Amino acid sequence: MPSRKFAEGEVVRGRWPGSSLYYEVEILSHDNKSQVYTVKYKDGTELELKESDIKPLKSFKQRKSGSTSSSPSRRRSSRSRSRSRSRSPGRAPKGSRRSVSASYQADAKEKEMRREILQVKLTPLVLKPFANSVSVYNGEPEHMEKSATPPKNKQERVILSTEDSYIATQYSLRPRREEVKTKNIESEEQNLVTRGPVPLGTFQVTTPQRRDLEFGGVPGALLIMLGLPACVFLLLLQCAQKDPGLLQFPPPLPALRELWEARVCGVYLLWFFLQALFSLLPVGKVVEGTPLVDGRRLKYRLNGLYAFILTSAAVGTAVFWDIELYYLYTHFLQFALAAIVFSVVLSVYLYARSLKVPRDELSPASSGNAVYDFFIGRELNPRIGAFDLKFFCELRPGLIGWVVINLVMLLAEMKVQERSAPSLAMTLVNSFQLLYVVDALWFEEALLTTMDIIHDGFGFMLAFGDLVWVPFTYSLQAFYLVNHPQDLSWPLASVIIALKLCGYVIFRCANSQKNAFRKNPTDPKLAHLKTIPTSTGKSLLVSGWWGFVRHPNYLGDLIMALAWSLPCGFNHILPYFYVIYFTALLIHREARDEHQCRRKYGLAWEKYCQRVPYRIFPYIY
Ligand SMILES: NC(=O)C1=CN([C@@H]2O[C@H](COP(=O)(O)OP(=O)(O)OC[C@H]3O[C@@H](n4cnc5c(N)ncnc54)[C@H](OP(=O)(O)O)[C@@H]3O)[C@@H](O)[C@H]2O)C=CC1
Ligand SMILES: CC(C)CCC[C@@H](C)[C@H]1CC=C2C3=C(CC[C@@]21C)[C@@]1(C)CC[C@H](O)C(C)(C)[C@@H]1CC3
Repeated sequence: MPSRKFAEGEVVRGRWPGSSLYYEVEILSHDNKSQVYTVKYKDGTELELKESDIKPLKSFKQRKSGSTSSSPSRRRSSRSRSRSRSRSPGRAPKGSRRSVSASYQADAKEKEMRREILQVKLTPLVLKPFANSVSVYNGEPEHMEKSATPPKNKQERVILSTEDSYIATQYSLRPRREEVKTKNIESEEQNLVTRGPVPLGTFQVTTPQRRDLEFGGVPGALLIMLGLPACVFLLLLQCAQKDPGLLQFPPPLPALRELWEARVCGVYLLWFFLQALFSLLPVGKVVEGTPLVDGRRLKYRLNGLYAFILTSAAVGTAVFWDIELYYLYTHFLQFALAAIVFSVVLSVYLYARSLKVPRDELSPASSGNAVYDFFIGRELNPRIGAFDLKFFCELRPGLIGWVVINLVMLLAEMKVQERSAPSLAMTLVNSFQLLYVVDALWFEEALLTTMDIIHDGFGFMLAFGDLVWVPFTYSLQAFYLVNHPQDLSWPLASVIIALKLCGYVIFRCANSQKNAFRKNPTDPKLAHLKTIPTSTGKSLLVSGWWGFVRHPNYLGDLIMALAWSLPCGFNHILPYFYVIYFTALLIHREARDEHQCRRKYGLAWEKYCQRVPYRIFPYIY
């Protein structure tokens, strides 16, 4: 077993990536396999360093000045406060006498140090307009609140103008990844990626694999994985009951041989691969995702709306040719089982292939624990050639499948209740959810900046969520209405429509405002908005929708969720399952995002939280 030099909790000095500067750090953990230490700088920045980049405290002479920098970020902010006072460790104490050659050497050394400081200082700039996936230092913001203006502050711009051509290609701070595997990267499918600045330095910085696990850690992940399929069956069985009250026991689950039907599996596979085929069609624009930690940007083809139109044409043709879509309703449980099995098989495949990918390509959410990683996903962007599995699954088979299921429920309602037209309640549920899905496909590009794409890997959570949870539980209201007719009056329907529109306006405006701001912070249309600068170069909106609550888009989404349930009346709680689950999901998601933003933006985030104290519900939460 390889020996380790430093113990957990030990305070040592760690080299700052790309420089020869050492800062006081605490050893958090050591990974035997990769032989790297996870260390924490005094400002909270966590990095992984090789043993050769760590020195015991005693190997450094203690300076008398007391100006020990705790981390480059600290030093950076202190430098911006008092630029005349160098805090570089190599600087001779004030007033010390120097010989000419000593002075020359000291000057040369200082120059070198200053160059390194600039490199470190400028590092975040290399990735900054889109540093979503990069955990840059989280120190104090260097400038004051202002209206939306370009992200670079003056100081940074001045330095860039003199040194940019040199510095911008010298280092990119890659605090979450292993050694740059330049060769690996170059041999990868060149046509699928574009490169950001390619780092020349080969310093070893790795992504700390998470120790503070989300979702209740390993036991939580296990419980969710076992509980979710059971929950889906429970909901569907209950919903099919005449009286789906909470106090009613659901009917027993049919025997496995009744649930497992080869024909259903065939239809499911056909559906999945048809959607995959649609997504590969060379139509729709190709855009770049946010930069990965090595500066590369993956390319994505946006043709979700085309896929939706083609699917609608296929479903229309099926209806025209009297193909029994009702089969989906009568075999709903069987389809759910087929989707569950498929998502499990997919998760196993995803986990197995992730064992072969370089560490560079693992998700920042992965932990090194097999069970947890199977759940959260180990690989960040699993691809087969140009086909991005996560991006595809997130929007296509499940989301479009949800609309098809809703339509089938509408047809089933007419058949079961012998109606010549669908009920008002069913029409509302179908239209509301159709609008939601079309919106998601219309703004497909926005998916590229979500936590699912940037942070979470592709594992059981998203495979199951996308392929089972979304189509089979989000369609619960329509499923419920098939056997539980509601007489919805027009005045009540109007109130519900108004509520839906209100939620949609909040959801869409908030998302569009943030997306437009992230795309172009100098957009004149956003010039009236107030922002807080952050030390990553990105700013945070503090007025407009994002000054109202910290997650206005979640608020809009929840209002819409309520509007989807109300047409089902108040007899049972089951149609409200989505609102209840979704509230819990978004509260948890908000906490996860908050955690990530606090790490990313540090004090600037604190300031934002002070300015905008409510998270989702104004004056409540
Ligand atoms: N129907 C469903 O089942 C689900 C729907 N959703 C919906 O998906 C959409 C996307 O949600 P989600 O991915 O969670 O995240 P958000 O779209 O809310 O994005 C959060 C990110 O926005 C940036 N940000 C936060 N505050 C500000 C600010 N004040 N100014 C500028 N940027 C800010 C930060 O990233 P950075 O600074 O790095 O840009 C933060 O990480 C939402 O509308 C949500 O309702 C989500 C989950 C499930
Ligand atoms: C139950 C599990 C533990 C959690 C599963 C969560 C998933 C169902 C959701 C995670 C994020 C999602 C998003 C959408 C659907 C639900 C999942 C997959 C989304 C595609 C819905 C449409 C929106 O407009 C969106 C912004 C594109 C959504 C992105 C996130």
